[in-house]
Amino acid sequence: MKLIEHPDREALTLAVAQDIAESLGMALKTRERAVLCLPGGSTPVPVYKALAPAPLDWGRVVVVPGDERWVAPDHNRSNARLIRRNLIDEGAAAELVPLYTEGLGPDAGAAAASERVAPLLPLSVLLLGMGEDMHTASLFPGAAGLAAALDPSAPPVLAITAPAVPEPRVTLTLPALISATDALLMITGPEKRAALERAASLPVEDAPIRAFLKGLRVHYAK
Ligand SMILES: O=C1O[C@H](COP(=O)(O)O)[C@@H](O)[C@H](O)[C@H]1O
Repeated sequence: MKLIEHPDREALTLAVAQDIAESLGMALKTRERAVLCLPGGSTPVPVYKALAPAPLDWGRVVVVPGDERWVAPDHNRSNARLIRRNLIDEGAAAELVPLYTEGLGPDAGAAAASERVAPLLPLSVLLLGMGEDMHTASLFPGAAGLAAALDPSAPPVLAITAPAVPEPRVTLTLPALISATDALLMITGPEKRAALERAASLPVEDAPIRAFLKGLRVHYAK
């Protein structure tokens, strides 16, 4: 893992947007379409707005959320909605492949999402977020379904139920996420930085971010 510390959150935002744009540009040189996997949550929102005007052939980019809360696409906790509003509606004319399917529950919905995500693999560029509990995507420590999602033979998407989160989730699984040609993590605040340092010495079941540390570029600002 390579930690890149930025002087403030504005510098972090610009650096992460530039890093993703460069990585996508490289991917578009060798693939007909590049697949960009993005987190939800609050941390990446300014990055999506900064990335939207990047001069990329967005029509050849497919965006997929790394995880989803099992809520309707217009719900304010929907990760797809967050990505659509802050990246695609801001000018990045990429195709968004959602993980949520109307009318299905999380288990059947994860199976349906797996069929949509499988043809997109390997991912070209993966941006990860992380919680202070060391979860990434919706790979939460202590979650029902975590062992299955960490299994190397897992399907691309599985349902997961974590204690202390308000709704069921679906998540890209470890094999789908680590298929990425290029991966970066963005974190803010000393609590997340300390959690990331702790993760390196914990079992992956207690600190799922640990599964991604090898070769990861970590962008950080206080
Ligand atoms: O619940 C989630 O949390 C993580 C971290 O979110 P943040 O608000 O602390 O930035 C996020 O990466 C994940 O996609 C999201 O569903």
